[in-house]
Amino acid sequence: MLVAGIDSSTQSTKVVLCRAEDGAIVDQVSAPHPDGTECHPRHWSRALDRARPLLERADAVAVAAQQHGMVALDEGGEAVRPALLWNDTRSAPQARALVDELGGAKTWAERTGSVPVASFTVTKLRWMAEHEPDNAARTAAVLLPHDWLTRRLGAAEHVTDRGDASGTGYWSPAEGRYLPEIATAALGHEFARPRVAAPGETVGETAWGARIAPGTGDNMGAALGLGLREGDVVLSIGTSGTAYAVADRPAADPSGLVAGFADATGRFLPLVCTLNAARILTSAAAMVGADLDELSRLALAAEPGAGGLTLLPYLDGERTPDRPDATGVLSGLTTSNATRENIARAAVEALLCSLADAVGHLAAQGVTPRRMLLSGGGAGSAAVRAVAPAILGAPVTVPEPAEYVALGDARQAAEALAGTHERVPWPDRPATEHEAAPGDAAAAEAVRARYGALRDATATW
Ligand SMILES: Nc1ncnc2c1ncn2[C@@H]1O[C@H](COP(=O)(O)OP(=O)(O)O)[C@@H](O)[C@H]1O
Ligand SMILES: O=C(CO)[C@@H](O)[C@H](O)COP(=O)(O)O
Repeated sequence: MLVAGIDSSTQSTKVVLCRAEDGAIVDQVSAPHPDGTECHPRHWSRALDRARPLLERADAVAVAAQQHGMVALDEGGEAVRPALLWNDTRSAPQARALVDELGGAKTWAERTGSVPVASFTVTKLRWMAEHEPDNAARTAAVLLPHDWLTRRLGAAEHVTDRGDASGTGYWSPAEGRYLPEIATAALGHEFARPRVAAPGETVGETAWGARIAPGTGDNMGAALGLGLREGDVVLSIGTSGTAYAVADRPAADPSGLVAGFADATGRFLPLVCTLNAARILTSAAAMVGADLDELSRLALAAEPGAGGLTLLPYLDGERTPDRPDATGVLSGLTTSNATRENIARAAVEALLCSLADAVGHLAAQGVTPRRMLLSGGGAGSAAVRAVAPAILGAPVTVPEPAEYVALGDARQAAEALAGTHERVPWPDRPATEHEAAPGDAAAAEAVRARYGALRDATATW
């Protein structure tokens, strides 16, 4: 029997086909999405259609997708506008207003698990109500990207799961239910929300007769694919940078730095998310006229500390810390350190310092890593893998390159096929261990100190 997992992420759709009994990968395909922070859902459907020949070989399927995207539908089920994505910061003023309206950050954290910033669906609804009242008035239902694709595959109704629902800003992870008064207040009128399926449910059947599992948000999918255990903290370097762990209890961080998401299994997934991660490297590569492999080689040719260069990598605004209007800052530039090697090194160090901050925010909420796992496209960078242990101050485990979000959903599909919500016993994938070279710790401490000083000095910019 074969199962397929789909990852409809920010930049592309990736599909893996696996053996149901052990998760061995049989085939995989991918198709790109258009660039930008809004996207008509038809582009995700088209990317998925390109994987149809592979999908039709599967006996069960499940979709994971980028979290939070607002897919607003009219009475006929058509999108009223392109989906506003998690990395679109236009609703930052609405986020602040909503936080005040509901009684402040602590109340939001207690009720929804998170303090909403512009990424959260609820803030996008309010933005649409204020700026596009006609679209808001026509909105009869609101889905997330994975819900839209699950329905397109053949789900019997609009359905989501607790992991993705927890990123809307109108679902309570602690109580496991929608908060309709928050949803309605954001949009200005009542609208339909997808049913939250239970882990292990079958939610429909595809046109070729495959079972459809509930799917989830992409980070929750990766948690399944990586087979996270107690004490594991994942650092994912995709379009977003994320740091997360599975937990038995819901988080409620009033500082808003940690989002208190649910996972796809009935547990919880405290998570820190940045807006800037893999694209720090692509932007630096463009700056120095290199491809990503050359950028990595240049970064490793430079000394730790990049000759005194520090990059604050908030290139597209930032979510953690909440600085939606921020831009990047390159500091410490002199005639002697302005080399391609140092710029490449500063970019790698900046990405890792931002993730080190994320690990610190998790630790402040009681999530102490016993093991750190590096995943996502950016983990493909040799420089990132080599520099990470020193900047993060601990050894780093890098699972073999694979599409872990899609694998997690393939695993969900295998569970639907087996008719269970227990984890199917797929073996762990091989991983490599990376440690800091002797003597790198002091240099890394200086890098983190310079980064922290620049981050704090620019807090009011
Ligand atoms: N070898 C590499 N070095 C650095 N970055 C890489 C490498 N391979 C892929 N990437 C980057 O990873 C990103 C895609 O990762 P992915 O986790 O699929 O992102 P997303 O889930 O946001 O679509 C792209 O920005 C790509 O440039
Ligand atoms: O907003 C979040 C998490 O809260 C992001 O992690 C999105 O889920 C997008 O993920 P990638 O496409 O970067 O993997």
